[in-house]
Amino acid sequence: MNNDILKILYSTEQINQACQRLGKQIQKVYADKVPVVIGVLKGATFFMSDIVRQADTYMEIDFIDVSSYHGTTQSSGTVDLITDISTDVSGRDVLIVEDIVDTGRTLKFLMDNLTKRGARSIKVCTLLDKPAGRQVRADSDFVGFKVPNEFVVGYGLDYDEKYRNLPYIGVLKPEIYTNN
Ligand SMILES: O=P(O)(O)OC[C@H]1O[C@H](OP(=O)(O)OP(=O)(O)O)[C@H](O)[C@@H]1O
Ligand code: HPA
Ligand SMILES: [Mg+2]
Repeated sequence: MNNDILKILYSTEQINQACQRLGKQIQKVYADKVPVVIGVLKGATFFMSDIVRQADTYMEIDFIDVSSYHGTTQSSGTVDLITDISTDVSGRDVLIVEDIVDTGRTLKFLMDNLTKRGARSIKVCTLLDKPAGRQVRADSDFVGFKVPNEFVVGYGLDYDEKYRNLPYIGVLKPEIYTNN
């Protein structure tokens, strides 16, 4: 699997440092609240579990599974809700935890969906922000890294469901896409 990687963009150590920094920011912002922290499956799995443990503050956690890439490097343009949260977010402070904001469609879908359900406030924490990919407006409150306009994998992020278990974030060799 490691042989498929062209270059590493963010090492395990850089990711750990970003998680510490973001966790402390979240701790400060939510010091006097009990937010519902929602991890977006599957990509944000590892990031979610790492940052919540860096924030020494009360919170509830939940997960939502949405999907739009379906094994490719291009957004299908439609966000499918696969599995919903079980928490009632009406009147609650919500923090969405994403691995990446690219076209912005997934985040817009989630913001609209949670707003309709009556969340009191919604903030967004994303490990990666890819501004050059943006198709719809979608802003984040906490950002780990701004990434270049490349398709990235690892630390939760997949290509065709693989590479999520890489401990770093990198770019695949072009032949991996073209051979598939
Ligand atoms: O800003 P966007 O262009 O919408 O892209 C960002 C979303 O796309 C990916 O999810 P994907 O649909 O691949 O599901 P996954 O997390 O299960 O891989 C990624 O994990 C984000 O949730
Ligand atoms: O660059 C990316 N990598 C993996 N999944 C993604 N989903 C949106 N953008 C990306
Ligand atoms: Mg994906």
